[in-house]
Amino acid sequence: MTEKLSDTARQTVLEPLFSAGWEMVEGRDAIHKTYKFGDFTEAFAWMTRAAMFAEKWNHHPEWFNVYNRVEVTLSTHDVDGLSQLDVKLARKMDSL
Ligand SMILES: C[C@H](O)[C@H](O)[C@H]1CNC2=NC(N)=NC(=O)C2=N1
Repeated sequence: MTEKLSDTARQTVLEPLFSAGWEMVEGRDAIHKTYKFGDFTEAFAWMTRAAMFAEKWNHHPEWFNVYNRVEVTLSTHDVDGLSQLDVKLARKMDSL
């Protein structure tokens, strides 16, 4: 499952994520999104839920939190780029 996303896969799976606020990171095969919550408690509760899936799937986000804001970057370090695991985690994060 962990292989770099093909060009054709990118065309189908990335577009919905871009529509949902994800964007490519400049100079890197990775995606980024900023989440805003009501306050720190909400932000951290969301991070806790996301962390459970990250751990279950052994696929971990690069993220940064200040108060109600969470900056998330997803990439698959093992393949040095985007894989289906990043898509899966991005979709899950959006649904939590
Ligand atoms: C050893 C361990 O299974 C690997 O380092 C896992 C852990 N979490 C990971 N997370 C991410 N985002 N990319 C990886 O390649 C990755 N690999």
